[in-house]
Amino acid sequence: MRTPVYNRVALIGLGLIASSMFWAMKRGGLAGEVTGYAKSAESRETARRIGLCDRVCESAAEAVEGADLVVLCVPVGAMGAVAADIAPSLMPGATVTDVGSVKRHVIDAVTPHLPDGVHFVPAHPLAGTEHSGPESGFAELFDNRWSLLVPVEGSDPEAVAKLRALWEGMGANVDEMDADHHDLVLAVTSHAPHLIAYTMVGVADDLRRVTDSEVIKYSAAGFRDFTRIAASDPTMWRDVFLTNKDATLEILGRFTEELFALQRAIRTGDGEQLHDYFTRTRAIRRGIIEAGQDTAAPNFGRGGGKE
Ligand SMILES: NC(=O)C1=CN([C@@H]2O[C@H](COP(=O)(O)OP(=O)(O)OC[C@H]3O[C@@H](n4cnc5c(N)ncnc54)[C@H](O)[C@@H]3O)[C@@H](O)[C@H]2O)C=CC1
Ligand SMILES: O=C(O)C(=O)Cc1ccc(O)cc1
Repeated sequence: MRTPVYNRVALIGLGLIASSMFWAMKRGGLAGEVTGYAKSAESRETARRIGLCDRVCESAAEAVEGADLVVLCVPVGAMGAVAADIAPSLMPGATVTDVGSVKRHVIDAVTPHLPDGVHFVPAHPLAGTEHSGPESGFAELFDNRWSLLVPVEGSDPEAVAKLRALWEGMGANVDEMDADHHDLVLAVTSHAPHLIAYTMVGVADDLRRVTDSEVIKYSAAGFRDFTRIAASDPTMWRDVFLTNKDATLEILGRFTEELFALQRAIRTGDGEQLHDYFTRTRAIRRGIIEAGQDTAAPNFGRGGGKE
């Protein structure tokens, strides 16, 4: 068994990401003891039943006592309130991190609550599924996926290095990124695509009333992927859009401009424009595969849990 990276890790919010972190830390022997807390009594009960966490606590404050790493695994909109709740109980010298899908908002919401002498190193694993809750996690979720560290001004390099070691121990590749750049990149690669999937499934659902369920029954792979993504947790995604508003609106603005251009090409029968556009986008996918960066697929659709 390897030497643990942290003596005691506290997981606040026991859903997909926290449970996957727990199983990955156990697999790698990365933490001495892992405590946990979730707001809902049902989630705490489930966690105890399935052995998720060495100790499930009745309050967040109790869970973080004596922890040298505290991981905030709650929806982005709840991060500030949780930080305020745990602040008086944090151990001096502890590191607080989070796994939120948006970074600038979390930094602004959490930082004011943290006492001096506590390190804050925000993070974001680029791995997940459409499932949520304590039973949805699995140890392999982060294997060969990116986890981005987003150190804040004055982040202690030693605290950053330790968190990097934890993520690498859980199987992830680690990179560092500035918060605003992170939020723009994720708006392009994750947030806007999720909104488009939600919309497309909504449109199909409206249509279904007309076509008597044929839309779902005969849906091909592309649309099925949309339905998987659109089954993601509503609270989590509401918070993502409300807290990454500017970057998401910027990308959606560009998206609608392109969509209108393609719509016009279809209306006017401009086959050359359509062909050129699709040729350009095909080259992007081929570039990703040739660069060996197609690491997205293997974990998708894994995990059980509620949807
Ligand atoms: N689901 C995904 O694919 C990914 C999610 N994330 C981020 O990770 C975070 C957690 O997401 P999931 O694990 O998917 O969520 P989840 O819905 O599976 O779990 C969230 C947990 O937080 C608890 N919770 C909610 N509000 C709370 C509060 N105020 N205090 C204490 N517990 C509270 C819930 O009861 C639940 O146990 C989110 O910020 C999300 O943006 C990051 C990468 C991927
Ligand atoms: O399941 C999918 O398709 C995802 O895109 C998972 C995901 C969701 C949110 C994140 O912040 C990171 C990864």
